[in-house]
Amino acid sequence: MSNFYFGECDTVELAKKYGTPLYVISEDYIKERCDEIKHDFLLKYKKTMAVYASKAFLTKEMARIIAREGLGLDVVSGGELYTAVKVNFPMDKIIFHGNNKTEEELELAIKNNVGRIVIDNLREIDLIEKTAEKYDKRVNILFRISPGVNSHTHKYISTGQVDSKFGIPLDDNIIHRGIKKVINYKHIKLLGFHFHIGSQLFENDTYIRAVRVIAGLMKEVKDELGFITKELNTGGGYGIHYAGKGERKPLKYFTDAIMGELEKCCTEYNLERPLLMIEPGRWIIGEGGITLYTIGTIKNIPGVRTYVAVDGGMPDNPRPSLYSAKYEAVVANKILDERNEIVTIAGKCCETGDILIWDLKVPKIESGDILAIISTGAYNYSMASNYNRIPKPAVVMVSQGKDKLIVKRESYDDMLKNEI
Ligand SMILES: Cc1ncc(COP(=O)(O)O)c(C=O)c1O
Ligand SMILES: N[C@@H](CCCC[NH3+])C(=O)O
Repeated sequence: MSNFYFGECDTVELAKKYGTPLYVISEDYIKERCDEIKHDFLLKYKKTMAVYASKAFLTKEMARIIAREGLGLDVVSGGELYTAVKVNFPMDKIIFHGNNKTEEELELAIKNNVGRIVIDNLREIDLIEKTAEKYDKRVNILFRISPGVNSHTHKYISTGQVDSKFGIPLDDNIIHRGIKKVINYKHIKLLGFHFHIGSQLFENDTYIRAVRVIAGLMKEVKDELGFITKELNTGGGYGIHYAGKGERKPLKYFTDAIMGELEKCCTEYNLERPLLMIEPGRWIIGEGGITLYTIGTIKNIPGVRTYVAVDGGMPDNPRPSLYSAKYEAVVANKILDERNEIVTIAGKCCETGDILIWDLKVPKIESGDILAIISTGAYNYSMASNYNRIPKPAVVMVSQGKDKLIVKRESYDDMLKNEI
């Protein structure tokens, strides 16, 4: 009998030691991705910056790793920012996003000297100026532009199209008005533009089109307003492998194409190439995480289907029910057994749609077996809920055969702690 190893750790032993469901994250995997970013982007090209989109997976330990690796952090809420503050993350490397930042969040960002705030709509400009004046600071900002390009992904995670809640529309009147406004403000410094076209993307063509659109804007605002773009942030979105087709591509497949197009456009339009920023999330962490479950009830409906229920489900991984996301899994304690049965992995929620995997090939399965779902590093822990009052699982970090608990399992009392 052989078990499934992850981060050189026996996952069946991890399940015994920490209980299930359990998120397991490989520190070595995260470091490999960060090394690739350093080698193929930051060191390869001058005037570049890379930040990790912390919405994919954020804990204090994750923020410490990203800081040690020298990357910046994209935060999108007061809570993500607060996590970074608590571990003394270098504030100049923080990019603060959000399509509806509250005054309280902006105040937290400005007081803590975040490196850049990405303005999603013109309403934020006055709020930032007012708060920055109060604290006597000058705040660097970028305008998030929705470049009007459609990406090939699920419609819920596509963001660059015209009809989107994110970003300032590509409309001369609105953008010019915004630039003229900030140019006269004492406490704001506009550095350039940002776009993010969507998530789980496998082709670089949409990035290339978006770069060309924004380069056109850079030329226009230089010619008409004298505004020189110093920075361009092209967002994240690089896809990873879950199940079936769709392999994670090397970073340079995206970044070489983005840089190539940017340099080409800058030469064509006689512009100095701005600093180029990227902000991947899923690509850094997604394949670096798995979730371990214990198999409980097995319900066979003869001639129809076999439902195999695990001790978690949509509260720890909402992606299958939200986006019809597909996952691969293995029975961790039977990794070498032949897979000649087909079952459906169900969660334990009171919800028909709580299915984690339809039609998974497995070996002969029994209650008590350990199931490992693969590629759950991104948007699982960070999107987890307490639906049905199910406590959130613990998170364990593994590296070279060693494991350490980085988030304790929630208790029932933890869920009640704010209740009167
Ligand atoms: C502004 C912004 N940057 C970066 C990301 C990271 O996306 P991903 O995890 O797909 O790389 C997102 C999420 O889609 C985003 O909204
Ligand atoms: N939460 C999404 C990605 C959204 C990215 C943030 N704009 C997912 O699980 O795929």
